[in-house]
Amino acid sequence: MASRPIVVETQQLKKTYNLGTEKAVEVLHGVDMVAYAGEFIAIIGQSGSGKSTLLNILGALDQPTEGGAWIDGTEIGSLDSLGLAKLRGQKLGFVFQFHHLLEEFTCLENVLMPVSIQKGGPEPSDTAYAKELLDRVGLSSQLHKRTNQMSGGQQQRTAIVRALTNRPRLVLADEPTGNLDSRSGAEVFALMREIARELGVTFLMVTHDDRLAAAADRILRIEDGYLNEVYK
Ligand SMILES: Nc1ncnc2c1ncn2[C@@H]1O[C@H](COP(=O)(O)OP(=O)(O)OP(=O)(O)O)[C@@H](O)[C@H]1O
Repeated sequence: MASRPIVVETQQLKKTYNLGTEKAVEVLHGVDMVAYAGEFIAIIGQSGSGKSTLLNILGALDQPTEGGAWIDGTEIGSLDSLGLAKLRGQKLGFVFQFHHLLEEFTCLENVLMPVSIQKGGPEPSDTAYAKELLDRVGLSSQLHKRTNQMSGGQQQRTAIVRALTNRPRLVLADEPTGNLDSRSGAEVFALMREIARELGVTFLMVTHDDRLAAAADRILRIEDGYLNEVYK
């Protein structure tokens, strides 16, 4: 794995939330991690341990209080809000527990939404790539269906393709199967796992599901503000 490019790196990453004038709570005490291209990593930890806090920083949605975080060589702390938005648009994809698809748009339109917003409209190559990915996840017959007419698993597969259409280096997935029954959840997970490998995209997936975590390449557990590798 060490010969593959590094996509995510953090060094002594700390995050403190200020709760008023005197109270401050340090949630991340000094997280050191590295993730390589194409790795599928599960992040586990108890509720309130800081999983979303870490994902928000790596997703360029929040800044660390101390320490550094690099995405594909770019240090998040060095970017202003425009730079953060650019990083999100060019290098990152997001999948959430709830798909957040727009019901009045079709599957294909939803998938093209992020690149459309970024570029003021999709280019033919974006549409072609989106169709290729939708075919890959078994949705080629659903392109023109409105997303409220799709099953939960189909909606989440649409959301996964939406996260990949800008050809990101890193996909951050926060409980991506949490809203699905166990069969659909397992299918969606298997697809993400395969796609990570095929496209060389790194996935960081927060999950409370031990079975899914066990099927990842690596498991990292946040405990007491630190991130530790769990050896399987
Ligand atoms: N914006 C904020 N302001 C103040 N405290 C916050 C903020 N966001 C999170 N926290 C606190 O930081 C801690 C970690 O929260 P976080 O959401 O990262 O945990 P989590 O591991 O993702 O939890 P869960 O599994 O329940 O989603 C919690 O104690 C939470 O209350």
